[in-house]
Amino acid sequence: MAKGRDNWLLTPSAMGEVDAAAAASGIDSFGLMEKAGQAVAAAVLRLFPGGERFVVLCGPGNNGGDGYVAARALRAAGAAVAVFHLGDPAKLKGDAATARSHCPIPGEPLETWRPAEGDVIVDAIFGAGLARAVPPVVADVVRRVDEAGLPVVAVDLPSGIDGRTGAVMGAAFRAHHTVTFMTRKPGHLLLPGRLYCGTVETFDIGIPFRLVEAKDERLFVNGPQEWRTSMPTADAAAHKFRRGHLTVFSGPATATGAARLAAAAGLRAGAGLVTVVSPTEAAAANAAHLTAVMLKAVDTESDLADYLRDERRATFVLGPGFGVGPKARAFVAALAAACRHLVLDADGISAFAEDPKALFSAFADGAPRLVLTPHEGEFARLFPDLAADPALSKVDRARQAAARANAAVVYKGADSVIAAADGRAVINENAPASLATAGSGDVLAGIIGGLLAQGVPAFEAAAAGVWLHGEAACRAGASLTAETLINHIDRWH
Ligand SMILES: NC(=O)C1=CN([C@@H]2O[C@H](COP(=O)(O)OP(=O)(O)OC[C@H]3O[C@@H](n4cnc5c(N)ncnc54)[C@H](O)[C@@H]3O)[C@@H](O)[C@H]2O)[C@@H](O)CC1
Ligand SMILES: Nc1ncnc2c1ncn2[C@@H]1O[C@H](COP(=O)(O)OP(=O)(O)O)[C@@H](O)[C@H]1O
Ligand SMILES: [K+]
Repeated sequence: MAKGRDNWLLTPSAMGEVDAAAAASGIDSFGLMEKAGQAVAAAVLRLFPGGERFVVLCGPGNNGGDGYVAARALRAAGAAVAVFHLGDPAKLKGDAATARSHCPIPGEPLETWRPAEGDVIVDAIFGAGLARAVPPVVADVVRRVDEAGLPVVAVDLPSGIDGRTGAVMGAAFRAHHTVTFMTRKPGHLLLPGRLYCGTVETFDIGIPFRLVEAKDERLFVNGPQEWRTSMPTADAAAHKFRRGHLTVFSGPATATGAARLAAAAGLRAGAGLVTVVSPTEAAAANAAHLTAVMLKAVDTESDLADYLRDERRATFVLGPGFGVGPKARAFVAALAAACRHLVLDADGISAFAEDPKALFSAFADGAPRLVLTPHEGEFARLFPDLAADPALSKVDRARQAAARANAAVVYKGADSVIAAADGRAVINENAPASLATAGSGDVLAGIIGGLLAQGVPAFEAAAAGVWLHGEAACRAGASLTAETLINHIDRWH
C-alpha cells in the first residue's frame, strides 16, 4: 500500500509502542508532550478566541500531562485558566509529573467543578490509555458539560471513547474538536466514536515517520492511494470485451428493480458489457426498462450451465432482489465451481444463513474471487459468533470474516470497513448520510462488480467501489435516490 500520512491509522497500543520507540531512540519524550500540549492550546485559542475561561480537565496519565502543558500555554497567552484533576495529582509519574510541576495553576478536584457560562472545556482526562469504563465522577462531569452545552476540545480522543474500537466506555465527551498526534486512531472513524470527535486535527509532534511506518498494522483510511495502482488504465483503443463482462441476476417479476440498479451502476463504473440474467417470467418487466444493458433468460441450473459456457462471462452480481432460497445457493455453487468472480449481496448473503460453511468452502481455493457486501444484519447471519463478540472492533470482525470466507468483505454502514482475506483493511469516511436510502446498496454491488469485471482484484475493487460510491453520493446531493446516484458515478479514468 502507498504510504501517505493522512490515511495512516494506528491503534492506541501501537501508538504507545511508537512513543516508546521514539524515547528509546533518544528523542526527548517530554519534548513530545510539550509539543502536544502546545498544539492543543493553539487549537483552543484559534477556535474559541472569545472564551471567558478555559477549564482544563486533567487525568492520571500522559493525556493529563498534555493537559497541564496546554493549561500553562493558555495562561501564558493571557487567558483565564482553571485546572481540575481526576484522582491525586501527586501520584503522577514521568513526563506527566514534570508537566504538572511546570504548570503555574493550582488544580482542584474534578468533582468540585461547576459549569459557568463562557467555559470552554479542554478534555485531557483519558486518551490512548483508557482501559475500562470511565469512573462515575467522569460520567457525572460529562453529563453536566452536556447539559450546560459547553464546547469541548478533546486531547487525542474524547475521554470515554475507546481508540481501538470507537466504543463509548460508560460515557464520553461530545467534542467540538479533537487534536490527535501523528496519526488518527480507528476510534476517530468507527462509530459511535466518530460522532464524538467533532473535527479531527492530526498534529505532527515530531516523531520520525519511519517509527510510525515500522508499526504498520495494515489499516488505513480508504482512499485512492490504497488501490490506485490496481485500477484499469485509460486505453482509448479498449475494446468492449477487454473492459470485461458483468452479469447481474434479476429476481422474480415483482423484484426486478434492484438488479437493474446494480447493472446500470456496473456499466457506469466501466464494465464493457453488462447483461441482466432474468427468469423468463420477469423478462418482460426487465426488457421494458433496459437499453444499454443486455437481457438473457435463465431459469434453471442447466440454463445457467449453458450461459457459463462463454468464458468471457467471468463476473457476476447475485443478491439484489434475488430471493432467499435454494435457487440462490445452487446458482452460487455453480458460479464457484466454474471459477467465476462474484459479488454476493443482500438475499444472496441471507440465503446462506443456515449453512455459511457451504459458501466459504465453495470459494476456499485460490486468490479471492468473492466479494461479500453485508450490512450489519446480513453480517450477523453469516458470522454470528463474530457479530456477538463484544471484544472485537468492526475492523477485527471484517478481517476475521474475510479470512474465514477467503473473500473481500465490505462490512457496510456509515463507517464501512473493507477487509481482505490476507489481513489488509481500510475504513471508509467519504460516505454522506444521504446514502441511507433504498437501493443504494444495490448500486454499490454493481460498482464493485463493474470493477471486478475489468480485472481489479477483489479487495481493491471492493475498497475502490465503496469510495467511488461515496464520491458519487457527495455529487448527487442531499436528496439523492438510488437512480440519481447512478448518474453521478464517475469512471476511474
Ligand atoms: N510520548 C508519549 O508517550 C506521548 C503521549 N501523549 C499522550 O499520552 C496519552 C497516553 O498516555 P497514557 O498511556 O498515560 O494514557 P492515558 O493518559 O490516556 O490514561 C492512562 C491512565 O488512566 C488510567 N485509566 C485508564 N482507564 C481508566 C478508567 N476507566 N478509570 C480510571 N482510570 C483509568 C490508567 O490506569 C492510567 O493511569 C495519549 O493519549 C496522548 O495524549 C502525548 O503527550 C504525546 C507524546
Ligand atoms: N448514514 C450513512 N452514512 C453513510 N453511508 C451510509 C449510511 N447508511 C447507509 N450507508 C451506505 O449506504 C449503503 C446502503 O446499503 P444497504 O444497507 O444494503 O441498503 P439497501 O438494501 O437499501 O440498498 C451502504 O453502502 C452503506 O454503507
Ligand atoms: K481526552
